[in-house]
Amino acid sequence: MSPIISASGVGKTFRQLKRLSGLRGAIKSLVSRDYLDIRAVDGISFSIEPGEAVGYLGPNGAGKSTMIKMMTGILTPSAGHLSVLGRAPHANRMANAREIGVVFGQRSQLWWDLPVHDSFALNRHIYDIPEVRFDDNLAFLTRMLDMAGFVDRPVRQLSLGQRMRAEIALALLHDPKILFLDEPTIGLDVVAKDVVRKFLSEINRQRGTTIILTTHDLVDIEEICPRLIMVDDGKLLFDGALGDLRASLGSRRRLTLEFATDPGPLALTSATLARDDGAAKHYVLENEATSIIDVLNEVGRGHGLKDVKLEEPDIEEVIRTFYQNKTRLAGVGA
Ligand SMILES: Nc1ncnc2c1ncn2[C@@H]1O[C@H](COP(=O)(O)OP(=O)(O)OP(=O)(O)O)[C@@H](O)[C@H]1O
Repeated sequence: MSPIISASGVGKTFRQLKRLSGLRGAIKSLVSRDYLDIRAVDGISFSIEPGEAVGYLGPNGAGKSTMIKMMTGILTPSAGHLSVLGRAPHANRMANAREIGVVFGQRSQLWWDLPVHDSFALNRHIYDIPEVRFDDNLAFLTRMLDMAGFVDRPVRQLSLGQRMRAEIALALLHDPKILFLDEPTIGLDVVAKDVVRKFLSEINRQRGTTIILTTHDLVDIEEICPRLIMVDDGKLLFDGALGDLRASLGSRRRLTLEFATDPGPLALTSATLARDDGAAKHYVLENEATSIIDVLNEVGRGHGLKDVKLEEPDIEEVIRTFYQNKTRLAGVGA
């Protein structure tokens, strides 16, 4: 199968006029213009297969939105080669738009003063969606996103959670092959986030829609995207599964052993004691290869072991460690 998106050495540099301060500076700027080059995206390469769900993650200003804007054809790359559904998106904006859906968490694509349904009907004409397909899709999306109670209400009266559900429905009415979402869960409460995440997973699984999603919320990645692309300063830092990221950092699983009564100090070679609460002892498994059987063999019988709890590090901890390691390495190299 050929990739649905491929990026090879893609870059985007924004050129900004340097403004000098004061009257002298203003006069100087009139005669000589100094520019500042901002490399928002810097030599990014990846390839995405049809049906994948990929999380695009990075700190503020890392270049996530710029990359999404290039893939949707809004911005033209300044370097490299970018192909979406077999074409250069910026040079084929109309053809590209027919086959992709876009949701920007911070910018509405619905008509503010009109009932939600009118925006849907308008998209039917813009995308020339056959009536039967439109009706089927609308019924499916209304049911899946629980929109029946608000499709007749003006957008300005909706809660953020309702509006986001309508935005996602709007982007999917024409059956796009790829759905791009830029921070789709920003500002939503826990319940609304859950609805959006479950729906996106479902649409990816059921309809095979390829999903590319930028987010600051790591739970979005955990629940929707088996694959993770991490960027910083416009550069690609990691591309792979969350599990591989965990493994590459050393998973540092946490193990709690609960005893009937405090067995006293219990140092082990297979695990590092992190906290001793008497009858409950908390260890860290530094080594990926250590199995819980190794630890239990070392503890042995006779201590009255009651319960064992093993926890994987959560995604926030994994990503934090990743960026901390990167900062440390950058510090060493400086
Ligand atoms: N139109 C523009 N003109 C000049 N600089 C820009 C423009 N758009 C983005 N930038 C700069 O490019 C860099 C990357 O911005 P981008 O919005 O892609 O980052 P981001 O990862 O989406 O950040 P955030 O998480 O804060 O939304 C930033 O330094 C930003 O200031």
